[in-house]
Amino acid sequence: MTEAKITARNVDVFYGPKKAINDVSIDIGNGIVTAFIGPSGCGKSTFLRTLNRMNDTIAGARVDGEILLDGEDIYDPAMDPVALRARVGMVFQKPNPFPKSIYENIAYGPRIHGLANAKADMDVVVERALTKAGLWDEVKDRLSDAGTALSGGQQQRLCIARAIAVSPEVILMDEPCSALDPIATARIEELIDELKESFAIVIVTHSMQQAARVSQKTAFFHLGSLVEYGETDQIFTNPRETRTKDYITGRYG
Ligand SMILES: Nc1ncnc2c1ncn2[C@@H]1O[C@H](COP(=O)(O)OP(=O)(O)OP(=O)(O)O)[C@@H](O)[C@H]1O
Repeated sequence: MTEAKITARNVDVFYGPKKAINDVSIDIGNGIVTAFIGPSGCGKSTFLRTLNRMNDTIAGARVDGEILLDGEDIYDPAMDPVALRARVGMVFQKPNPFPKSIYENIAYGPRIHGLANAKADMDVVVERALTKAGLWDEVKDRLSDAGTALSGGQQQRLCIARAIAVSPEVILMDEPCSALDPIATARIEELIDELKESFAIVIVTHSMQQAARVSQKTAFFHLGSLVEYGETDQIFTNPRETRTKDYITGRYG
């Protein structure tokens, strides 16, 4: 079975005086996909952002409790948030390539983290990341074109390649398919399935079908609390909590 890659204990998140996450504890496994589901505003994205300290960038946001990555406290003052975000990468709802070439979109991270310096080494890193993201064949002859010139689905795969290029351990995905059509979505879902061999993946999704298709574990959030967490099959076929059952059967959402 899988071991915990991330352990969160008694996590609260506040925006100013407002509590958005209430006492969440969860173990997130390695080598699997974990889905966060729940109605709009229940705190899925807020909790996801605690896992690589993206909330640090939001004025007035405060995180209490403990989050460990391989046993190491990510909120320890000695932890460098930039180095942390290389270990725990993120892919956002809307594809957001840098206004640079396809090549530079990938090379930027490895360069600033000193992972590749010589051009030949960087070429290898770029090819490997694009291949892993299932994009190499489509872009290998146009690496100097702008990243923004790609289709939406290709842009999202570029953003996944960019996250992969710095060799992260965890990839956080915040509704990565919500701006994509069904074909591009299917490509990303296949990719997520392949990537889980190499990374711990956490995905926030509004689509219960997507959670059921791509994840092995599912966490159901409601009003800032983690209501139920378990094997995806169990959550969708035999939920223990009434609130989970009501949500997955479409009674509210
Ligand atoms: N930057 C912010 N400042 C203040 N409040 C915020 C901020 N971001 C989120 N919130 C509030 O925190 C709560 C949780 O929001 P969050 O976006 O995490 O929920 P969500 O489950 O991801 O929602 P959705 O599915 O609609 O994206 C909401 O009440 C929201 O209004």
